[in-house]
Amino acid sequence: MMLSNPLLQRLARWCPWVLRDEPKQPVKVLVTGAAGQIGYAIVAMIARGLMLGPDQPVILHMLDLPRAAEALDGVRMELIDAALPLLRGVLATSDEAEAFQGVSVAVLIGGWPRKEGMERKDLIAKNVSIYKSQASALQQHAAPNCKVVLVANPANTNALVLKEFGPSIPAKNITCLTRLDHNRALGQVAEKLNVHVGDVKNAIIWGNHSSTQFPDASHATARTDLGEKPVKQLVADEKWLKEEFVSTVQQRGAAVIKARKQSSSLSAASAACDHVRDWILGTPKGTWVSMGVYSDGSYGVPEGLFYSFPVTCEKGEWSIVQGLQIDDFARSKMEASANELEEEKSIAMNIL
Ligand SMILES: NC(=O)c1ccc[n+]([C@@H]2O[C@H](COP(=O)([O-])OP(=O)(O)OC[C@H]3O[C@@H](n4cnc5c(N)ncnc54)[C@H](O)[C@@H]3O)[C@@H](O)[C@H]2O)c1
Ligand SMILES: O=C(O)C[C@H](O)C(=O)O
Repeated sequence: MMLSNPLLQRLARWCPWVLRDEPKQPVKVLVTGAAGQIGYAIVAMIARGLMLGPDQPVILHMLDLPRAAEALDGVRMELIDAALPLLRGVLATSDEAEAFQGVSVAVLIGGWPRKEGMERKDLIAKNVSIYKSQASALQQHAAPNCKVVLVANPANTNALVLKEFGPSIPAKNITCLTRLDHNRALGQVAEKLNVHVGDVKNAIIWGNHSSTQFPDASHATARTDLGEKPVKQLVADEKWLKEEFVSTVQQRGAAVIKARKQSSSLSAASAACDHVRDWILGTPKGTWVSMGVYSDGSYGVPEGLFYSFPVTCEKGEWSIVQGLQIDDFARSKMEASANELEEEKSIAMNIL
């Protein structure tokens, strides 16, 4: 830990325990669309340490449109009323420059959600222009190494727009959320095997956060009374793994919309916290997670797409897990999702 105060530095040489006592500096976290459903769920999670850790103070920057300013102010009031010890400041604004100023983490949720019967790519026309404008705000005002997670749909293509229109933002700092799909995959396997979800790991979401994503349990494992075993072996039902499991995870967002009449929010907020926490604090040893990241061509995925891969994270950097066996079934699903992303890219670039 770096001690900023010279007196403390000298004292620490003789009394190392003072190191434990210097409080961490607050981190500025931006949440856009903060007056919306996911925004409302996530700000309290962040301010309770679920994103950056239980000892990391935060200053929340909340952005929403001017027409949501009153609702946003209500969220600000509630955060104050919740008397959250880690929360060192709250800014509620509809000014992009002010919202992005000095932030080290940006959770970009602002945009329109889909309604029943729509695909996420139907939101391209409504949402991509938001990210063209926010790319400049991010470049000009955020902290230089700001880590960004795109939640608003179509998440992968919005991330690509941010990259294209924010050329000085390092590609490694832009990601999109497929952790919700990853968590859904773990949940489905846990239900099937009747084990706790915490005992299942290393599912993979390949591709787009859309119905062409490929949820893949072929490398996943689960802990049982007999030790850790491949999920494939424990499920012992290839048809379920290739059909029902895949389509349930692919269609889970739509199923939630059908049931709630609005899209997922608490699970999305929780997944965004998981995503940033693992990115910054690291993935547990032997565990990978799924993140939408800028493709470097791994597994034959075209370079320059934001594509969901299995990744491990250490010291604030993600790396794509290499060397996994890909069979013909997986290859064709992975290609279909990459093709859809190419198509979304060209629609988005035509609009912009
Ligand atoms: N990637 C995922 O896993 C995932 C999961 C759930 C939802 N989503 C997406 O997240 C987005 C938000 O969902 P929600 O349920 O919170 O929607 P919501 O409609 O409840 O909230 C969205 C908020 O964004 C605000 N907004 C719109 N344009 C903005 C802009 N330019 N700047 C700042 N704020 C802006 C709106 O005023 C609104 O308050 C949607 O696009 C949804 O499809 C993604
Ligand atoms: O499905 C949606 O449109 C919302 C979100 O992307 C989800 O996966 O729940």
